[in-house]
Amino acid sequence: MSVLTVRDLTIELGPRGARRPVVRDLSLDLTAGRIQGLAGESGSGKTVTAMAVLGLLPTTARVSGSVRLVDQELVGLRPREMNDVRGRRVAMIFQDPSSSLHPQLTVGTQLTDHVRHHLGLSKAEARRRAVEMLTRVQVSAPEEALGRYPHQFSGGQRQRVSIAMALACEPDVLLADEPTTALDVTVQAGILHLLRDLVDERRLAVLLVTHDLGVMSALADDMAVMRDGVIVEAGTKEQLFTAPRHAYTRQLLEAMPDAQDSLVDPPEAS
Ligand SMILES: Nc1ncnc2c1ncn2[C@@H]1O[C@H](COP(=O)(O)OP(=O)(O)OP(=O)(O)O)[C@@H](O)[C@H]1O
Repeated sequence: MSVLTVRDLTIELGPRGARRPVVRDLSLDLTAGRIQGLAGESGSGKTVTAMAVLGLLPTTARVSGSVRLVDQELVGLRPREMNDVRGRRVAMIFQDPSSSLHPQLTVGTQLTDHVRHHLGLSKAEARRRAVEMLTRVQVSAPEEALGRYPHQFSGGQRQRVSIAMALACEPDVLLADEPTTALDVTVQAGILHLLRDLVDERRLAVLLVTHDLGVMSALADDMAVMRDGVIVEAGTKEQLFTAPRHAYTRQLLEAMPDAQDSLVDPPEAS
């Protein structure tokens, strides 16, 4: 069953009077326990699509079409209502974990504030939940990690913290925008394995935005290819990798470096 249903999403951006469409008539279904990849070259509209789902586009953006989270329409929600959805029912991890972590607050403060705000937990319950999440994402010494600041973690460990933060309120949907692009290859492999395990265990419906077909091959179940704001081809990952129908998909696959095969290597806690 589709958890997040996107239909005919069109997004226009730019200053008033000079807006231009950057995403056109996009339709997607995110299903529990499955990872929907969104591939395409830089500027094709992948990030803007994810931002529209989260209601994080600039106020000048014009959005039409429908983004339905189970029974709730997200397009047109008031900022306050969208705040309730974001972080609780729909969470996001970014290429740079610093985007979702405050540099001047300890990880413990951020995690406990987050779950207290969305779930109304007591201080002690929130702390327990924070330790449980850090343990689950394999952050070393989770109790001590609570007292540390984001910059005191390695890149891989920091991404694990931001995954803990994203999943702490048990969202239905996870949007992952280039979640491993900033990390070196061995660290990437560990994060990709962790994400796969979490998706299976929590039945998350995931949108994975990446230009990296090595990451796509390692993680996605389904795949859509975007070009100039339009999905040109969609299907299962196997269909697109083994029998691409569109010339642009073939072109992307031909440009894929073999070195990325190493991403399917066994994980390392990083
Ligand atoms: N705030 C904005 N105002 C105007 N145009 C924007 C804005 N943000 C993005 N765009 C434009 O929207 C288009 C799609 O950008 P988007 O960031 O979604 O691409 P992408 O496929 O995610 O690329 P990348 O992999 O480089 O992030 C681009 O042409 C970009 O210049």
